Amino acid sequence: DDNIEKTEDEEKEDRAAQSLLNKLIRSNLVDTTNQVEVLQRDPTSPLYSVKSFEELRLKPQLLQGVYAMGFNRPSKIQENALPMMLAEPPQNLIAQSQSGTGKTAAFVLAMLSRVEPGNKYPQCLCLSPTYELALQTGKVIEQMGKFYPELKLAYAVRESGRAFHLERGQKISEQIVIGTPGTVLDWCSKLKFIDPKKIKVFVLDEADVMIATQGHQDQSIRIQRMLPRDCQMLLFSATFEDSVWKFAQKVVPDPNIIKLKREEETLDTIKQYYVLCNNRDEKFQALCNIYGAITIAQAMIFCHTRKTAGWLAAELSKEGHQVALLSGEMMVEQRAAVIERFREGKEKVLVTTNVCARGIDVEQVSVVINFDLPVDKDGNPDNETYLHRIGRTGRFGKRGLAINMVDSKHSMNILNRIQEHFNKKINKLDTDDLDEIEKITN
Ligand SMILES: Nc1ncnc2c1ncn2[C@@H]1O[C@H](COP(=O)(O)OP(=O)(O)OP(=O)(O)O)[C@@H](O)[C@H]1O
Repeated sequence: DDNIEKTEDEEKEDRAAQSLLNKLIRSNLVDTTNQVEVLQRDPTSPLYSVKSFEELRLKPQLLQGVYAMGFNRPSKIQENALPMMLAEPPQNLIAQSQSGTGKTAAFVLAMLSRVEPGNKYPQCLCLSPTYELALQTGKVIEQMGKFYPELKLAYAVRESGRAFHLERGQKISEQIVIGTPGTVLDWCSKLKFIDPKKIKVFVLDEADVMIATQGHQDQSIRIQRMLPRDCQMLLFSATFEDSVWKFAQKVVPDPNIIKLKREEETLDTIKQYYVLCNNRDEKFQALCNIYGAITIAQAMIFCHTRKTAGWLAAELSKEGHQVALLSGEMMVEQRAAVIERFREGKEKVLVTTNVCARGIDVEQVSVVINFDLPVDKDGNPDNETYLHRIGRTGRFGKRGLAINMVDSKHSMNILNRIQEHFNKKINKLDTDDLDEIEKITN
């Protein structure tokens, strides 16, 4: 299917899938150089930050759990967020920082420090946008809470089947419940498996992904209204557009606010070229010429459609390349596995469509090839995607090479607009001239 137009629902699914993909791929913290911004509910109260987990005076079995996960010190956002989340009396928090900065670990720690495992009823409630995301968070709770033998976790998700074993009104005994808004709402109201008045910590994770789904916003608010006044409310989001902010303020009263800006990407350390071709076959030939002239450790090649990506991957394989293909019809777990193999260097070329690779960071890739230029659904240049694909965080300073394939007046026009947007010249490359290709790596 060459149709890249997506329905709104697919877009939303995409967001949850992207988020899950990031979690599956990520094995450690994202480094950031930016400063955390803190806005305290009470600006006169002292601002605490911690440089070690000991300073937090956690219960011994929780500290043990933290160290068992291999954490040595709090991440940047955790330095500020943890003292706030653990303060007495409990304070509410809205926190925003990009994926991989330690948000999940932070709120799991907050839940575990407040839960009383001896009390056999739900005390912490965590909302996630999808079943798969809920499971990922559940895993973190299980790991960090592994030294609490009595602690049990319940998944309030349609798929769990848990509900079938219970009569309406019968209460569950698990101390932590994690689930999707619709099911959690049923458990709190219609089915009454949970007494919402006994909840001490309420977490709303991935708020930006959450509100993209119709109904989740209202359901979350309805759940929040059932909670006691002194319940601690915590909301997390990777991005902070207006809609997220409005929602956050509705569900989290009197919040402290913590923000950590994304690491900026820059084109300054990238050499950009374009190659003029007449059609797809010429683009492929140009690509072969480039491979023939220079040694490319690992490259990512972006195509507009699944069909082109599939075709290109097959052609490259015929030429003897080890190719990985990332495609939209693959399950998230499969995609994660493909990316993982590529990161380990098992394949040298990764061919992918725009949609699949959005938000993926593969740092070691030195060459990015836009087999098709990135355009949005109206056919205009997608500058943001262009930057994200080939841009580097200035700090890593690794030099990169980007090659754009242009095959019509129209795509030349797109390229010109991208140049203008970034005010950076993209040089022409003649791929029939081997000497010239070699020069680009100097
Ligand atoms: N203090 C820490 N020290 C070392 N590793 C940590 C620390 N906190 C979290 N991590 C690890 O870093 C990775 C990212 O953390 P976490 O999942 O909490 O981030 P996140 O901001 O919630 O991102 P995402 O939304 O993608 O899950 C995880 O592998 C986690 O185990």
